[in-house]
Amino acid sequence: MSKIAKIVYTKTDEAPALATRSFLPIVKAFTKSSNIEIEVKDISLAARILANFSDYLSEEQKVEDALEQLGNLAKQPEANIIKLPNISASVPQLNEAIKELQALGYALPNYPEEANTAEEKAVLALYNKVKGSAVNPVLREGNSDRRAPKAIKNYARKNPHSMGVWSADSKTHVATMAAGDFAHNEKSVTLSKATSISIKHIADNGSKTVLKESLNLLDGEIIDATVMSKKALVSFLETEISDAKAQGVLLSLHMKATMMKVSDPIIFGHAVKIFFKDIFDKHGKTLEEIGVDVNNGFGNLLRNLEELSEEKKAEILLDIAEVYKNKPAVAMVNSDKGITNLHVPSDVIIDASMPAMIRTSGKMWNSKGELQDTKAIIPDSSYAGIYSATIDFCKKNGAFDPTTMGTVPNVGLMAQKAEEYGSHDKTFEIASSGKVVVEDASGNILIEHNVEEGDIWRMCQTKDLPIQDWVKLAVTRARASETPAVFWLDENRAHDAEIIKKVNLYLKNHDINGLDIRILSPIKATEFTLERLVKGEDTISVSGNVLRDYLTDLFPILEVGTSAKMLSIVPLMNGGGLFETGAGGSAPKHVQQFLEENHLRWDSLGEFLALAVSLEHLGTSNNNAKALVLAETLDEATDKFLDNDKSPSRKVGELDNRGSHFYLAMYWAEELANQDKDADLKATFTRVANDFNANEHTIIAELNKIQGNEVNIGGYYKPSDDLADMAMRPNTTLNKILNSF
Ligand SMILES: NC(=O)C1=CN([C@@H]2O[C@H](COP(=O)(O)OP(=O)(O)OC[C@H]3O[C@@H](n4cnc5c(N)ncnc54)[C@H](OP(=O)(O)O)[C@@H]3O)[C@@H](O)[C@H]2O)C=CC1
Ligand SMILES: O=C(O)CCC(=O)C(=O)O
Ligand SMILES: [Mg+2]
Repeated sequence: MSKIAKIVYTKTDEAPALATRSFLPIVKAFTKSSNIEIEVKDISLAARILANFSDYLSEEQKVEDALEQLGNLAKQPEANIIKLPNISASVPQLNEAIKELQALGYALPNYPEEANTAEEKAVLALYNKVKGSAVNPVLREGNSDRRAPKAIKNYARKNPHSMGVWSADSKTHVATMAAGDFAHNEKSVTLSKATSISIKHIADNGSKTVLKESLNLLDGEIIDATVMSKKALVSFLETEISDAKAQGVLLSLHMKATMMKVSDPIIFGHAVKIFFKDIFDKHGKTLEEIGVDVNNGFGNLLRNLEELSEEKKAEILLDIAEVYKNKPAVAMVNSDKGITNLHVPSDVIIDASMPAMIRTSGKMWNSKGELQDTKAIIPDSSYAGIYSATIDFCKKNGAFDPTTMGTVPNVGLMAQKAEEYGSHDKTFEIASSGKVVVEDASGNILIEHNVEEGDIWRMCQTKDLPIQDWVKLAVTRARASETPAVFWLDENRAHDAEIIKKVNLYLKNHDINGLDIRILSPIKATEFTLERLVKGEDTISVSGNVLRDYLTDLFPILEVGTSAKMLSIVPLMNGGGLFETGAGGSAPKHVQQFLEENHLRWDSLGEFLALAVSLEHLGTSNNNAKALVLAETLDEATDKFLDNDKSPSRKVGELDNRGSHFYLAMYWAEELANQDKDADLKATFTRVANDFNANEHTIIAELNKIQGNEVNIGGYYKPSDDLADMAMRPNTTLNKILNSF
């Protein structure tokens, strides 16, 4: 008998966390008799805040730092972690969560919009640990392998999702900078020995400020640094805003303010300030007095207006209405509520927002709730070209056809905070004109940039071992699936040029005989991949971290409708496994629908796939034959689930997440009853399968009948466990069967 081994299951936020409340009891029941322990670790936004603010809490209120524990576990060979999507909080989301926790009696300090005193600075530093992409970079001690399994592709071919048509005269286009941006100012070096560096700002008058010191770098590590010129950015945004008006297209801005949590909010803020320039020109002083910070979106300005007298507020609102009249129409997030693309930085996140737009004929919603062509502003040109190339391709060839198109798996470099994921602690808004230098321990200048006031300077790191691992993973994937693999690297970009040298070097460590492996610039790689894709041919994209993020939403959304259906494996560099559920996020809209009508349309397919590979990993690494049987049968159950189309419906009164979990459980039990590899499992699950079958119609009818009314779970970021569990496990017959194992 194998010894007990553990799968760590993460508790996160929003829709996936609700779904877990229904699915986890099934998982626990099914694995109980097989020497598998399921441990839950709470890494939700609320738990992360509480873990970091222990000093402010009473003994009973304190929680463990689950994220830190999991970060350590990810470096151990026994790690087996199932990671659900979590909120990467923007400041507005963080503020909401703090408010909710304060109302529950947690004496947390407010998020300091401006930190002047030592105490405010300490509080801000703690909140910065929680803000934005704070979870994934900690857990991702490996590179990523994301793909659509065959069953998922076949399902999409048989049941294609809706796909908006494209016409050659669509006015939709991408606007990106031609000079002065991160892409054009990049410099990069590979270190020939380990060192410790400092980053210094030297003002024109000679005064020096240390921006960062004692940053230890490893031998062979690549660093790159670059700067976004504020002047160039402002002039670019002004031109594009006027042009949107002239062309009569919607204005939209696509950023990743959550992952690039220092640079992108600043850029977002510039866009808001330029769009509402008249307001800032006329009311700048008042807005400053009431603490407006539009780096957190235009919504921040609107909220702060509440501080003013009714009269002043009305005056400013009138002026805002005037701006909307004169400026181009802005793409809407919610036209009923008047929420635009410029309101909250986390409402439109580029990895999901650009593919969603491309899937919808290149259109976004206008204020009348109609679809309209749009200008997609993506200021930095490093990766914007992949979207313009895709849009050009659709204009020329029409929309993609999910019934015939190929697939694009991704092998992504992300281990040990590779590339931009680790850059926020090395990103600075420049105080005055001068230069920024990166200096090594012996005082040599490694990189130097001239800068001006308001420029955004940033440096990022990529360690050598993760690159070696990434190249190996790419070759392994290419060999296993006999598919051409393209490294999306631009020899004309400083950072990529350094990576290319290593790729060529490390490819020599592998047998690549007979494999088609190429290195193409992102735009060429897009064109090459799309040409093949329409012919039904598959191409592996091997990319750096940001492109990994973009491509693992772009292709899944076009191919199978959502990235939530992807198999997403992170083979950890020390031997463990991290199994992410899809590439999709937490889908706040799904929670809203759930609260309003007790119907959760979240699809847990990614979780089924992740659980199967996690069980398989546990089976092989612990010699646990039962776990292997559970893994195999779960995959078969998932196939059956797809064949019978048991994913949640979008409509109230029909099968939702809970009913869909019931079917997965029933099929899993049937597969376990039908196998002959393990007699104990067969005996147990024959009985269970009979129970499920006998009660199928009652359970599903009951689960559908309870829908249609509001539901209260006692909180958004920290729901009441009792209420949320009751809402997600409402069926006594099903609960009784699960308890009977
Ligand atoms: N790995 C992670 O931890 C990630 C976390 N996030 C976080 O998620 C939040 C929202 O981000 P956003 O960019 O809007 O992206 P989401 O992926 O959450 O949502 C985009 C849309 O995709 C569809 N979708 C996504 N997942 C599912 C699913 N399992 N079942 C059915 N449909 C799905 C939904 O479409 P529809 O509404 O049409 O049903 C949804 O509105 C943010 O807080 C972000 O930080 C985002 C990406 C990854
Ligand atoms: O880490 C994050 O904030 C988002 C992650 C994400 O979008 C992805 O990995 O695809
Ligand atoms: Mg993503």
